[in-house]
Amino acid sequence: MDKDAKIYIAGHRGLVGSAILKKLKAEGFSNFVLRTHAELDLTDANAVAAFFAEEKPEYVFLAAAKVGGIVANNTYRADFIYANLMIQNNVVHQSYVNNVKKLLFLGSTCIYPKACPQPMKEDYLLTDTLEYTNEPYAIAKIAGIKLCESYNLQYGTNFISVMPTNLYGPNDNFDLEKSHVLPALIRKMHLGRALEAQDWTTVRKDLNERPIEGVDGKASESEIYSILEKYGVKKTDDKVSVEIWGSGKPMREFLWSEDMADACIFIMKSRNFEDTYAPAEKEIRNTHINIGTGKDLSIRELAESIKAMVGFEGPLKFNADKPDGTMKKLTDVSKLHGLGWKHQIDLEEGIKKMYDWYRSA
Ligand SMILES: NC(=O)C1=CN([C@@H]2O[C@H](COP(=O)(O)OP(=O)(O)OC[C@H]3O[C@@H](n4cnc5c(N)ncnc54)[C@H](OP(=O)(O)O)[C@@H]3O)[C@@H](O)[C@H]2O)C=CC1
Ligand SMILES: C[C@H]1O[C@H](OP(=O)(O)OP(=O)(O)OC[C@H]2O[C@@H](n3cnc4c(=O)[nH]c(N)nc43)[C@H](O)[C@@H]2O)[C@@H](O)[C@@H](O)C1=O
Repeated sequence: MDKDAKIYIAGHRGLVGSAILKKLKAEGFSNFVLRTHAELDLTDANAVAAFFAEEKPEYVFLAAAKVGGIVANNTYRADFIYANLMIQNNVVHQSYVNNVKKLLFLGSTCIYPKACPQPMKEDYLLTDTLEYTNEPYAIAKIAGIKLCESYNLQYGTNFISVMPTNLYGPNDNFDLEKSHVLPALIRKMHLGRALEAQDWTTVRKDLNERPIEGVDGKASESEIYSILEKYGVKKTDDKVSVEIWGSGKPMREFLWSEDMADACIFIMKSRNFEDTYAPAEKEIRNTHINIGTGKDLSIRELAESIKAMVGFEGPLKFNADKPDGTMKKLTDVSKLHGLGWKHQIDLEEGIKKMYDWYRSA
């Protein structure tokens, strides 16, 4: 990728897209094509065709998607399958039509079976049934892998699929219904600590930046107590508790979003489809690459670490009415390490960076 290469980052304001843009700029790339969701709806086939025909990007990072945590995936099932299929169909097809030199498609490790052998190798794709809470999203992502692979094999394109583990970092989603676990717990513990200390300045600032169901920092104390209780930060007598969804037993792996961006750029610059394609002795020919750290911990351990980092002192309440999802999904990262990339930021450092970013944003 030359420094003046024309690069389209789809989803450049999201968690991963913003980290890719920041890192490419820092490396001296400057010829970007960028569109917000409002400027270009990637589910609109005609609009995407017109955009590609006009802009003719050389490289495409496909980091735009309908994304959310376990409850969002389970609730908005139709939106997750429809939007993700449409976005990737439009962007991948137009990348082929307009001779894009290389495209990187971002999937997710939820493509693997619910009871997958651990750690999960790329070859375990399509070997068993999926976790139901995110099945529609996972099926869209599997279709994305096979879309890229099929265009490569039939038309000789150079489209690479990467499957990241759970990600977190600057510009994450902190919506307490729709977000992933790590940003949700940072926010809940931050609010819990502020309520413990009766620090209303911090509580009101948080709600002004990210109102919940229209409740912002100008609301009365009783309105604030009631909305926070609904989202799992509850004051009873002199104690504040924070709710953790599920049993706390599921194991999860987390990767800092800027490491994810680094992996994406590394692969875009130095690897081609052939490097990822092992004509298999087996029935399934897998061409995607897992991106992760290869280390996991339980949700209870994660909650305890965040609690210590934030300085929240109240009890954690586990809510069994919320889903656990997959019990374990640890990536096998030997293919990625073999290609020459390894993560830099471990979880403890990442949680600290995340909380620093959250407080300063
Ligand atoms: N976050 C995570 O833990 C994980 C993410 N991934 C994958 O990584 C990729 C990036 O995710 P992440 O950065 O977290 O997601 P974000 O939700 O942070 O960002 C997604 C971006 O896509 C844009 N977008 C969504 N729908 C459309 C649309 N119809 N037209 C145009 N733009 C659209 C969003 O714009 P707007 O906000 O304006 O709608 C946003 O900028 C996705 O493919 C995701 O599936 C995989 C595993 C884990
Ligand atoms: C990235 C990945 O993200 C999703 O899968 P997930 O890993 O299950 O995602 P999650 O981060 O929402 O939850 C992880 C675990 O944590 C528990 N948990 C506790 N307390 C909270 C909580 O407050 N919020 C959330 N969201 N989860 C909580 C929660 O119950 C679950 O056991 C899919 O979208 C999937 O498609 C996908 O790709």
